[in-house]
Amino acid sequence: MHHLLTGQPPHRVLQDLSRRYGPLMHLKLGELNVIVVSSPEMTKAITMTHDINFASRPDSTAGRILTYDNTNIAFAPYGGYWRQMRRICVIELLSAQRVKAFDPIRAEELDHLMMRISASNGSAINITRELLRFTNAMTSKAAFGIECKQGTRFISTAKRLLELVSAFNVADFFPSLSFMERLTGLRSRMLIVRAEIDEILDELIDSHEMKSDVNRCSEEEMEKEGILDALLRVKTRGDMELPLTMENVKSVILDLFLAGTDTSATTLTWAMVEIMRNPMVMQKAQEEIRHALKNKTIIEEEDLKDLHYLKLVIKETLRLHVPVTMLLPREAKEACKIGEYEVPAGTRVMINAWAMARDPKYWENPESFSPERFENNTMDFKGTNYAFIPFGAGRRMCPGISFGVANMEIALAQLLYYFNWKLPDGIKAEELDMNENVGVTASRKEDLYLIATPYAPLPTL
Ligand code: HEM
Repeated sequence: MHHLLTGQPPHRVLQDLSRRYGPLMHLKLGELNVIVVSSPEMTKAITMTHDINFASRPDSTAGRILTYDNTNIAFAPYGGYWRQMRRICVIELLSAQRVKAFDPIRAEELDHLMMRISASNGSAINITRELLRFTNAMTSKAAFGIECKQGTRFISTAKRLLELVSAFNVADFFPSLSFMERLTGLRSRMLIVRAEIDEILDELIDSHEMKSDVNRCSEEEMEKEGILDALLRVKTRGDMELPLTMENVKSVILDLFLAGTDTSATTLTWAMVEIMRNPMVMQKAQEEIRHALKNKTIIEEEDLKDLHYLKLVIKETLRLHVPVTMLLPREAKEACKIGEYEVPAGTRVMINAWAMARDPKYWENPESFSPERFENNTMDFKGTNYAFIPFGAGRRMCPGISFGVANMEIALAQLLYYFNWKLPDGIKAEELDMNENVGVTASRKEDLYLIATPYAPLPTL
């Protein structure tokens, strides 16, 4: 436990330990038995061969207090409730059709981002903050619809909530000592934030009338309908095996928000950091985009299909900077054998996706940023190449891949199309800080400041 309390990011500490103790390590953390998985073979055994046995999530203080007693999708234990909510999420909330229906929202929020960058007029702009502002606004509009007034308040409270979910909570290691939760003070802070979120979500729900037919939603309606409307429609329809409560609705909204914003903004920031450190990558990506777009003023989603290299840049960023470094924890339902080891029921599983994506056994020059490594290579992040699983693998794999990737690709394309980029005076690319924060998402420790010079005219709003 003392290794994990040094303030170093856990994925780095556990990578070091796994180099000494192997790809399946047993840690005794307080009262908990934890195994740390650091090889594709062991990951495959957990997320494919024994996937059902490891499909549950462990209980935690954060899950209980902040996600309405683990009734969201990400923290819900494996079972009928999780299956139902995940099905709603995949079919009703994040389907390809709905992700497409978000195109106009995405376009509008990107216009705002580009305008803000343009208004910086040659002075350094905090690109980390701007990218987070974009993914926050985008997800908030996708969640609540375009005319939501409480969005800003929700975003700032959800940010505080995410910090608490990410906090390293020693009390979770001693589940039988309930007083530990109070001693650490985290519990009372969680209760305060949860009450605030509850109030905002109640207001939001009250202001959402049922706009559409409960049984059907046309494409046009879908464009205006947010995820909250869709969830309320499913709830009103009342045809679910387990009827949805208002708390379930709130919990899922919160879930999508927490899962979707930081991860995408973090990846985009790391992509810009790597692009600044690798001028050849910047040149190649910009040439591709500017050639494909041929002086267009508006970049549409359709244009992305020809941007092969840009997609490799995103892929390589997700490899070198796996945003959710240890995926989300799983728990063994029954005792089973992984490799030559007996894993007892109730064991927690942490998969070090970050370490595998940098392991020289599977990657040439793993520490270097080289989108070319994916050229003529069919390896992707859909959960079957176990050394490269930024979205996880198996039943609990991320259901938001299409939404996340769509947001990141078009945002990066626009940043590189409309602007030329340089670092503020006195900052050298090779000296950029490459350390990440400790938390659920490995965001860059320092904010990235860049200077943008317009290259192509922005569309007039
Ligand atoms: C760069 C973007 C993203 C990355 C890297 C990412 C990564 C992940 C990872 C690693 C997991 C855990 C998988 C596992 O345990 O095997 C996860 C779960 C999840 N993600 Fe994402 N995610 C991203 C974007 C999104 C978006 C945009 C949404 C929705 C708006 C979303 C919704 C979820 C949900 C609901 C879960 C829980 C799934 C479950 O437990 O069944 N994610 N994500």
